[in-house]
Amino acid sequence: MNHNLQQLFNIAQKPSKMGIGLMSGTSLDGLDIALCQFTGHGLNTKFELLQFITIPYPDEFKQEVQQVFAKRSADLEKVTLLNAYIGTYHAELILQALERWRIDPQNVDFIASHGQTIYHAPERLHLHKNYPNATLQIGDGDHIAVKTGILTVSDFRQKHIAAGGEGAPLALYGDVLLGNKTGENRVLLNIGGIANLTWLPGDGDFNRVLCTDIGPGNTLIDAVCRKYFDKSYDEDSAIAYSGNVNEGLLTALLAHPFFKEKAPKTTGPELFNLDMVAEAQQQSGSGQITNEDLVCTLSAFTAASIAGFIENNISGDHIQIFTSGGGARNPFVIGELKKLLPSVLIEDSSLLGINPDAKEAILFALLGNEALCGEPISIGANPAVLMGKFCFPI
Ligand SMILES: Nc1ncnc2c1ncn2[C@@H]1O[C@H](COP(=O)(O)OP(=O)(O)OP(=O)(O)O)[C@@H](O)[C@H]1O
Ligand SMILES: CC(=O)N[C@H]1[C@@H]2OC[C@@H](O2)[C@@H](O)[C@@H]1O[C@H](C)C(=O)O
Repeated sequence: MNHNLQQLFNIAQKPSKMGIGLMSGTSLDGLDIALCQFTGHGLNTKFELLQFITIPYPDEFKQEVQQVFAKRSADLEKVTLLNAYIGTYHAELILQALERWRIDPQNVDFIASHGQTIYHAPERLHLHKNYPNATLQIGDGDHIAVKTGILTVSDFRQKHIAAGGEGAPLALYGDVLLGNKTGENRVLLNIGGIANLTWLPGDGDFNRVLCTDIGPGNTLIDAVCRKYFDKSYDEDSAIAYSGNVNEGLLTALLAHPFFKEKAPKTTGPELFNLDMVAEAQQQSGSGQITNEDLVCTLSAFTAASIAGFIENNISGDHIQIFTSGGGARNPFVIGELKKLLPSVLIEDSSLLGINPDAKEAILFALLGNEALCGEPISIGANPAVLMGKFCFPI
């Protein structure tokens, strides 16, 4: 038998596996690396987060990726080079993390790599007749496998699209496996560059589970901070607290047609970007507001769009929201959310035993474990598929 297939067979049969999950999200802040131990699969999955680190990206790297990220036109040579470069770079960061944790790479059974999304184009966005939903993540998995010597599962989103989905949010699968509890009405809310949530009704009926993107998380706040404040984000909401909400602009932003589209739906900075903000400023005659008021209004926008979605789509007694992602550490956004949803308990996901910063990297580790030894899980009308492509070190 091909040596690689034998190795795959052996790893898939191990009762307990050590796997690394990687997430490099739309905020482009750094690489999240989660080292996890798994036993079982599907609804019987048991996992332990052994180690977690976010390795920040240097500014030069961010600038390189920004040249192609979420852009309708980009230099194809740059995309090609970045695909190989990011794979190798992520491998280097993994090896650094393992050295720091004193873990021999030979003891790691698999890496599950999300890659870097550079363009997300569901049909609702691209509007090209005869073209399907599409998404592109780069940072090639073979480069990771060869450089680390570890079996790598990569490119998870394509199978989801091939089976009828939009390629996101894949959080659905992890949230159902790790966050579902009969008797509790739970919302798992991730506020990254884009905000998404999974609604897990306490009656345990998987047909009612809903997982969808909601709209912007931090992406617009970050973009304004980069443009006007030479900062990559609004740390502890210092800028938002120094400004005021412009109600006219807020209303114009919330009137965007994306919010009226039926969930589940996905989006990205391809739609929610500074052009969209400029259009809303023009419509509302708020083009002259201060940059502080702009950050404050965009922060209120994130909170209001999340609260609006929850009010219109989720009902039940004693709903609890468990937050994760960098936006869970934005006090202005969380404060507004609490004001807008006074009857809902809002805590972060550590209350469920899930490190809020590590949640998405854990998700990919979990999807890697499923790719190795799981079975497709049927959750309502969502694609019931095992995702990811296997990349071998030799
Ligand atoms: N202390 C803080 N105060 C305010 N905002 C914060 C703080 N810490 C992190 N953030 C925000 O969180 C962002 C990073 O979030 P995260 O890493 O969850 O995004 P991501 O995974 O790249 O996005 P996505 O989930 O959409 O792919 C930062 O860019 C910043 O906007
Ligand atoms: C195409 C893409 O990379 N989408 C990301 C992004 O970041 C948040 C939101 O938009 C979500 O849909 C998704 O990531 C998470 C991990 C997901 O698939 O659940």
